[in-house]
Amino acid sequence: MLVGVPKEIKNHEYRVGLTPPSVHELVGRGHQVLVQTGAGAEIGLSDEQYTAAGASIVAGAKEIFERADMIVKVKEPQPQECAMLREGQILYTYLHLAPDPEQTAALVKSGAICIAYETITGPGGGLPLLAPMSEVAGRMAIQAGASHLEKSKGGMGLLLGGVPGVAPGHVVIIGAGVVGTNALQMAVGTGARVSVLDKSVDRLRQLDLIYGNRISTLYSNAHAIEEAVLSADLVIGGVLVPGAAAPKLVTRSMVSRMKKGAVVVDVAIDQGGCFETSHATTHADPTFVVDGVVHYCVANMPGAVARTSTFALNNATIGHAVALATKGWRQALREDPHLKNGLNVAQGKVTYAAVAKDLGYDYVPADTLLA
Ligand SMILES: NC(=O)C1=CN([C@@H]2O[C@H](COP(=O)(O)OP(=O)(O)OC[C@H]3O[C@@H](n4cnc5c(N)ncnc54)[C@H](O)[C@@H]3O)[C@@H](O)[C@H]2O)C=CC1
Ligand SMILES: CC(=O)C(=O)O
Ligand SMILES: [Mg+2]
Repeated sequence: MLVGVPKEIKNHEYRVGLTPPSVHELVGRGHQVLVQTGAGAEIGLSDEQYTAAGASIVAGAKEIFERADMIVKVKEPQPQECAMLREGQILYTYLHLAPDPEQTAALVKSGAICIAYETITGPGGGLPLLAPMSEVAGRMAIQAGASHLEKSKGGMGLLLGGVPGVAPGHVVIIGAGVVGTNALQMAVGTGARVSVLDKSVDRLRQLDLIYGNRISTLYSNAHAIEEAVLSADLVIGGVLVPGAAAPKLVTRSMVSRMKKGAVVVDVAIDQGGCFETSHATTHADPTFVVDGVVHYCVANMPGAVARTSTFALNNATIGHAVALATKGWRQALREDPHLKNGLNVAQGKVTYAAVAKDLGYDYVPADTLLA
C-alpha cells in the first residue's frame, strides 16, 4: 500500500504521524511511504532520516493526498485537508468528531474511511491509542496550571506546594482516568493538597490504595463537584465518555463563584470540554478569563512536547497502521474488533454510535460495510 504522511498544520503542532522507525517497519513489509518535506524537522527528524528509513520525500501535501491509499496523521484534518480526501482513501488519525459538526460533515462528504485513534479499544480495556497522549496531557496539566497561577499569567499568585508556614494550594481533578491519574501523580509531587473525583468507585479505590491519606477521593456528583471547585485553586478536567461530547460537569454558575485568579485546565476540551465556560484555545494564545477564572483549554497539549509525544504515539499506532496497510481496511477491521471500534465515518456514513447520536446522523454499524 502507498502510505502518506503530510506535515501537520494545526497551530503549533509539531508531531508527525510516522517516525523514521515506523516508516522502516512499513517499508520492511513491502509498503511504500511518502513523507512531506520538513514534516519532522521541528523535532529533529530530518528528511534524510526518513529517506534512510525508506520513505520518499515529496514537496507538498497535495501530492500526498492525491497519491496515497492511506493518510497517517496526528490531529484531526483541517478544512483544507478534508477537502483533499477522496472516496475510499483511509484516514488514520485523531478525529474527536462529537463536538465538531463541520469536520464530521466534511468527512461524510469525502467518502473516505476515517479511523479515529481515540475510539480504538484494547484487549485489556481502555483506549490504548489515546492513553499515551493522555499521559502527556495529564502530566502537562499540572505544569500549565501551576504556571498560570503566577500573577504575570493572570493567576492569583499562588505556589502550588506552598512553603513551610504557608498552606499549599488545592488541586481538584475531575475524572480519574489516564489524564486524571497522571495529573494526580504530578500534583502530589508538587506538595499540593489534592482531591480527585470519578464516577468509578473501583478507580477511586485503586487510587486510595496507592496514595492513602495523601489525597481525598470523592464520588463524582453535582454536589461534590460544586463543593470541590469552589474551594479549588486549580481544577483539571479529565472526564471522558468515549466518542461522545464531554458532559458539562462544571456550570457557568459554579465558575462565577470560584476564587478569583483560580485556574482551570480543561484537558477534555478535544471532546468539547467539561466546563460550561470552556472553548478551545491554541498554544499561541492558550488562555482566556471568565469571571476572574483563568481557563487553559488547548486542544493539542501534547503538541508542545512534540518529540516525546510523537514517539509515544507511534508506539501505540504502528501495529494497526501495519495491519491496515497489509490487509486493507475491510479485512483488518473484520479480524480485529478493537480496530473496528475506531471506524467513525466510512463511505459517507457515520459508523460510531455516540458521534451519530450527538450530531444527529443515522448510525450505520461498521459491520454493514465490511461484508
Ligand atoms: N487537550 C488535549 O491535548 C488532550 C486531551 N485529551 C482528552 O482528555 C480526556 C480524558 O482522556 P483519558 O483520561 O484518556 O480518558 P479515560 O477514559 O482514561 O478517563 C476518563 C475518566 O472520566 C471518568 N468519568 C466519566 N464521566 C464522569 C463524571 N461524570 N464524573 C467524573 N468522572 C467521570 C471515567 O470514569 C474515567 O475514569 C479525553 O477527552 C481525551 O481526548 C487527551 C490527550 C490530550
Ligand atoms: C488526544 C489529542 O487530542 C492530542 O493528542 O492532541
Ligand atoms: Mg476540532
